[in-house]
Amino acid sequence: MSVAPWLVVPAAGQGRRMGADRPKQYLAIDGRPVLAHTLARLHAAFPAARLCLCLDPEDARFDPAWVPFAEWRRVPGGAERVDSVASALAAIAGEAGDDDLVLVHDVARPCVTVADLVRLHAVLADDPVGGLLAAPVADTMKRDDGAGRVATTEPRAGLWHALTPQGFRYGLLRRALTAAREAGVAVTDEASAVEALGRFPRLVSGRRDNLKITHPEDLALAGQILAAQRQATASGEQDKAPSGALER
Ligand SMILES: Nc1ccn([C@@H]2O[C@H](COP(=O)(O)OP(=O)(O)OP(=O)(O)O)[C@@H](O)[C@H]2O)c(=O)n1
Ligand SMILES: C[C@](O)(CO)[C@H](O)COP(=O)(O)O
Repeated sequence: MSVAPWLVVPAAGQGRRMGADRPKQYLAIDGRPVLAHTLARLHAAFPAARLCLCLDPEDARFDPAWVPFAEWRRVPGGAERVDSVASALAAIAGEAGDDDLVLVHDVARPCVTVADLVRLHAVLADDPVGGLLAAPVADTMKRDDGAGRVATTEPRAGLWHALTPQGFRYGLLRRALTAAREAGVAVTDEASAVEALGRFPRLVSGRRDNLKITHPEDLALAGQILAAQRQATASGEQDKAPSGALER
């Protein structure tokens, strides 16, 4: 029987690129905030997980009724995503064992499927380093010259989009984030902090519709993805494996 993981959900961002009147985790899809959709997906996959929800200490919009987990805590988010995740790890020090698996998932990714969550957890259960959901890059990649023209076309073979969840053993992840923060290195995900320690996270192929809501057009897109996933579930197709792994 597999052990339920710790879940860390960074939800303390301000959504500046979205430019809405509130942080994007409080924008509604089908009448429910993004935050509630994301937590519902995580709960469906890991009903017994212990959740750390990172929120801006001044956040007055949050409603605990949106949290479906029996065991959860609110932790203060920090200035950057990495600071919010570090705050969650500090909050469970003494409770989490060094070898406990911690899955970190952006609140802004409500479309992650239960099948991808469960598969990631199963793959990481006996992985000594940890890893992340990721999707192979499907477009031709251009590098700009800084003046609006193409400088080069970059080879895309071997390039992946880093998604979440990203899952690592508590002790390793805490050491990695502490080292990155002390060195003043800007890390945008957990994997890059672990990579900086000389370890190689496992890439676990995930569905490309695990969209991070970032820009204004993403909200409607996420709504359409959720609707399509509901329809697929109703017709028994929801658990299709990601198609991207064979595309490169
Ligand atoms: N100080 C921060 C910054 C981000 N996040 C979280 O990290 C995830 C990914 O970050 P991003 O998409 O960049 O969200 P925002 O920081 O809200 O967006 P923006 O960068 O456009 O302001 C989001 O779930 C966000 O809430 C966080 O917990 N604490
Ligand atoms: C963690 C992440 O979602 C992986 O793609 C991403 O790095 C966070 O996004 P940000 O825009 O850099 O905060």
